[in-house]
Amino acid sequence: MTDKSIQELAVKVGLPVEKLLDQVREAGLPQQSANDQISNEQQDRLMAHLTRTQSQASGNAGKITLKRKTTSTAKVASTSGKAKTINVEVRKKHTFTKPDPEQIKAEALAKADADAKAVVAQKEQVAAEQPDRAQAENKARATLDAMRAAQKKETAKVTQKAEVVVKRRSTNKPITKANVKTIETPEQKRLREAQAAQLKATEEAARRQAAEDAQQRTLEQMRRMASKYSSEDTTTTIRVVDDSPLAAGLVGQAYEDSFNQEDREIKRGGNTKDTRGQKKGGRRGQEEQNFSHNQHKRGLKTSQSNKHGFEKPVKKQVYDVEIGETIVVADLAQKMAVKVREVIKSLMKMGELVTQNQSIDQEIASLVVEEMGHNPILVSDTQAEDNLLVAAEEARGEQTTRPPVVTIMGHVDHGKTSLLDRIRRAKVAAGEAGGITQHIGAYHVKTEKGIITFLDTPGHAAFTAMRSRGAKATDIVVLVVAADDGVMPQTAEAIDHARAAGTPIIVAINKMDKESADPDRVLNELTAKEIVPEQWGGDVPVAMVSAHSGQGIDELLDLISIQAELMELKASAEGAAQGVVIESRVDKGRGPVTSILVQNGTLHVGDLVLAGSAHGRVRAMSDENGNRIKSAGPSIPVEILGLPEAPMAGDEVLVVNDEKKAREVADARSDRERQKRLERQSSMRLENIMASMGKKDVPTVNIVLKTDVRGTLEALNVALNELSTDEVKVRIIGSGVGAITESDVTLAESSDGVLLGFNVRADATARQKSDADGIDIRYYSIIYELIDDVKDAMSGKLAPEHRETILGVAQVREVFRSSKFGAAAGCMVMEGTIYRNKPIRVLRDDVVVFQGELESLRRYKEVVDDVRAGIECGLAVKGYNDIKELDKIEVYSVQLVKRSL
Ligand SMILES: Nc1nc2c(ncn2[C@@H]2O[C@H](COP(=O)(O)OP(=O)(O)OP(=O)(O)O)[C@@H](O)[C@H]2O)c(=O)[nH]1
Repeated sequence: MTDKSIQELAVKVGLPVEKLLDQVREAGLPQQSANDQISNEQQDRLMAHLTRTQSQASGNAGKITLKRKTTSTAKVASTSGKAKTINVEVRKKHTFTKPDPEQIKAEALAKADADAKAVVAQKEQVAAEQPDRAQAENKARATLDAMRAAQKKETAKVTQKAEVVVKRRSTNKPITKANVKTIETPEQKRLREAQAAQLKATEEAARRQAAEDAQQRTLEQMRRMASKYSSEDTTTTIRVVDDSPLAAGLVGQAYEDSFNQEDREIKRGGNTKDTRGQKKGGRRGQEEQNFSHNQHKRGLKTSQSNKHGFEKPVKKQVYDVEIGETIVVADLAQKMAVKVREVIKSLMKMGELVTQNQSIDQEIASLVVEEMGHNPILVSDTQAEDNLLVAAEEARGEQTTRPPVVTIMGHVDHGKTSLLDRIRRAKVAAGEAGGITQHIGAYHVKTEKGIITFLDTPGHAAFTAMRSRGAKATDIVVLVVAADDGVMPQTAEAIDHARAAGTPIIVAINKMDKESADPDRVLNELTAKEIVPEQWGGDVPVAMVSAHSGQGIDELLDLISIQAELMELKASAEGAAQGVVIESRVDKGRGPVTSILVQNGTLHVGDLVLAGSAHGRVRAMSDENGNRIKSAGPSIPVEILGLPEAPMAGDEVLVVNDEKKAREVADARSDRERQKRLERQSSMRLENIMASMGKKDVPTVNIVLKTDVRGTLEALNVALNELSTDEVKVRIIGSGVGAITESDVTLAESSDGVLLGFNVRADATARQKSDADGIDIRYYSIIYELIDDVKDAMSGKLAPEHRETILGVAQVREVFRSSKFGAAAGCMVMEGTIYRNKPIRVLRDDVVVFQGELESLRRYKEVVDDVRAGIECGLAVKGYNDIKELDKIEVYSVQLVKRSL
């Protein structure tokens, strides 16, 4: 800058000359007109003056602003009486103005002056207020003093009297002040106490009044705020801005520190100074505390609840961790007493991504255990049962030839059942049958060449299901092929299954009585499948049979016996029995009923049996003809009672001496089952994830399946699951043995599933629920019909079907033997109407035991066409004499209806 005229400077700073001249004058400079020169130094002074005045005007010069915000919540009653939560946000803004040395001096003088004035004013005010307050205080003090004086006087009086009493009574002893005891009469004591209490109460009341007044003022203030902000919203934010000026230097720092401390305490959940002060305020005080420090309180609670009542052990516990062949991650964590996520983390480090329900193998599990500082102990899952088997084997005597066990397989309708029936009828001697043939899943026949046992759950599905459980029950497969139909898809499947199991095949070309029979064509087709008949130079024996005429049956049995001889099947009838579960079911009256094929040793009534994960003593045992038996040797099928639950078909059966060992093995087996189930579930989930990744919503047919026996259930399970394709899935969401119950209906309903009953019926409540909820229950008695229906449902090609409608149900109350009709049943019609000319089924415990028609239907002596619900009737079933009390007779009709699942 150089010396300039005022005019030039005005142009330079962009101000009118007049305004600049004013500012020059204000800055105390001598220039008066536009042409006056202004020196460099004068320009600087002018500039300093302008800067000062401008910053003073804006009020921001040398200022430091501290801002803090605290939030708390308060519950207050709104005018409507409804509790409201108010967020109280207190914003504290403190401004520290950097002191200007010149100003400080001036301000200090001003402050001293102001302080002096304030002291004078205060004195004046106090003097002015003095009369009022002094008067009130004097009055209160006077009252209290008067009361105190009165009490003192009274006490003195009492003491005086007491002294007199003492003097009178002890005249011969000198009385000094020290040994004078204050003795007062009860009345005096009462009076004194009453006065003291009154005084105390008055003082207490005065104190309380003062405290309440203070609290009342604060609360009033808060209520005013609350009502000001109260609206229909339950949460309101109140901002209180505290703009009080803050002192400079150390005081500012101290304030800053107090903020930090407060923040820390809030985070920690500790009490602030204020809270402590208010805590003493009784109920009202509490209310206030809630208002301003609710958050702090909550924090405090949390911090207290987080405190443990015990201390972490200083020394780490080292566990011996038993690991089977596989172990579920969650179980492993439990054995080491650590959190599952710790184990999962360890596994992740090893590159294993698993969930808590997944199993890991022994090797990886032992690495994890070691890594976590414990001792892995490797055990075999089957150790206990291996020991039992070894012990049983050691106890066995010399091995002798045992009968072969045969399964009949083949395509649908090629005559498997007919053939089994034919053999049974031909070979079970009359009289031995005991009247009723029981379905126990197997039977044995005696031929000239020895005994042959047939598993009579036909079809490869049952065979596979059994094999999938590790059971090898079948020695020989008889492959039935209809002479008029040849090799069909299921014939080929049966060949594959037999081959996979390494079981020898004998071919029975059935329906040879038919004119259209073409055995050569069948043999040709079999050869194409590498089943080369013996007569063509191969190694597969072939019998030409007719289940209808009985032709070739003996020859077939001979071939079976020869094959068995070649196989040199051996077993020992001595020692503890070992075998396999053929099927099992739960009988309402008798409990779990299990069919067992004895494979080694001899099973006795009273033996302690371990079957799958169930164990119990054999209470009763019968053969396939319903005859009670006491023991059964190798290859003999029996039905036993006494197990607490129904095991699965294919489960291994072993007789054990020691109950404890039986329980051990049973537990180990159920653990294994659980593990497998978890694995299956997680793979299901995985499958679901994969499926939904690829495609959205793969259509799924959900099925709830109930069957009469476990064998069928397993067969159907396998068969239905195999139907799943990439486009349509079949999911069995629920399955079991026995009548369809209400919970089955609920399950089907909740998952949009269909309810399929195979040879079982819905009980009354299930029927009511399904009617009410519109859930379709479908009944079947032929496996392939059920499978075909599901297949059709999947492909959406549903042809019209013969749909059954149940017309009426009668319950047998009494059974009479009649020479004319055999067994006649006295019944009560429970539901609908019983018709004489419609097809019927006999149900025992809601399981179909016979299907046919009525021989007669009567009301008293009179023959009738129908009988309605609530009426008694007499009936006889054509060709069935085994009717029993409480059996149900179900009458149904068949209609052609369009299918939909
Ligand atoms: N002519 C004739 N018909 C037979 C013979 N064996 C069976 N059938 C008939 O063939 C049909 C099917 O017989 P089933 O014994 O039910 O056949 P299956 O293979 O057991 O059938 P599924 O149980 O449905 O697999 C029935 O109508 C029998 O009467 C036979 O040797 N000759």
